[in-house]
Amino acid sequence: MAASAVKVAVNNLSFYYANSKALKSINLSIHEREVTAFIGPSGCGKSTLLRVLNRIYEMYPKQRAEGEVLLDGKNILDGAQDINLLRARVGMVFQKPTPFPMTVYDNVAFGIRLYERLPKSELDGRVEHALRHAAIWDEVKDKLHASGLGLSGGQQQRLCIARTVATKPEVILLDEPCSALDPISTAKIEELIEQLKEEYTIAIVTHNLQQASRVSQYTAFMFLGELIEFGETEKVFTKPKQKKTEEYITGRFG
Ligand SMILES: Nc1ncnc2c1ncn2[C@@H]1O[C@H](COP(=O)(O)OP(=O)(O)OP(=O)(O)O)[C@@H](O)[C@H]1O
Repeated sequence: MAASAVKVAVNNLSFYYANSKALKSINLSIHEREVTAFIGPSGCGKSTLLRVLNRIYEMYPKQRAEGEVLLDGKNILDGAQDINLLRARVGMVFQKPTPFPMTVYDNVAFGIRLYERLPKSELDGRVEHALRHAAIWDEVKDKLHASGLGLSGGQQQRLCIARTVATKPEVILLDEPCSALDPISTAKIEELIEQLKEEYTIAIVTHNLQQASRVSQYTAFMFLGELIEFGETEKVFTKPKQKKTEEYITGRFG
């Protein structure tokens, strides 16, 4: 596999919840327009790592990161980083679908309106484009002005993905996006991830090892706050270098 450019470089990253160290000197690269999966047993730090990549942890007290996270070569942990700009460049979709209590249309338009002032016709076009991108347009085109909360769980999650892509991010963080979904909705999201990777750099946390092997090109295996193994997904799953990785992917613990 020809290696693509590095979009995000994580260097010596440690993370603390008050005095408790949840990430221990992590080093890895997230490649541009590829999918990187984060796997490992519960509590190993997968979500924590993802939450550093758009500094969402800063919304909570007593949480802090040390080290470097370079986005296109610039350290986003630097105090000079504009947080709104960072969150526009690095979008996030959470485990439970979180549509806003507003119409389908406004859910998608909301983010766009925060960053840009567009005439109505252009905004309509952007909303449609985002919904098409999230593979949900056909299901909602006749109910754009109904509440987003009236959609099924799988539709709500794709609406959240539409909301994220609407602001044209460069990186999309997906934190267990399918864990609340049935197998059909899960398959749709996996197909969608495959399409989104043509344009975006994607990092996904998943408990589902088959999902990681299906959707990702790179896999990071974490254990107790450490990165145990990182590499091309095919290699990590078929010829892991570390014994711990092998034990985990063969289901011996976790
Ligand atoms: N808000 C918090 N305050 C204190 N400790 C936390 C907090 N959130 C997570 N932790 C701790 O940090 C460590 C890493 O948690 P994290 O949620 O990143 O793991 P995870 O691998 O994503 O787990 P899961 O797969 O269960 O979601 C765990 O020991 C957890 O208890």
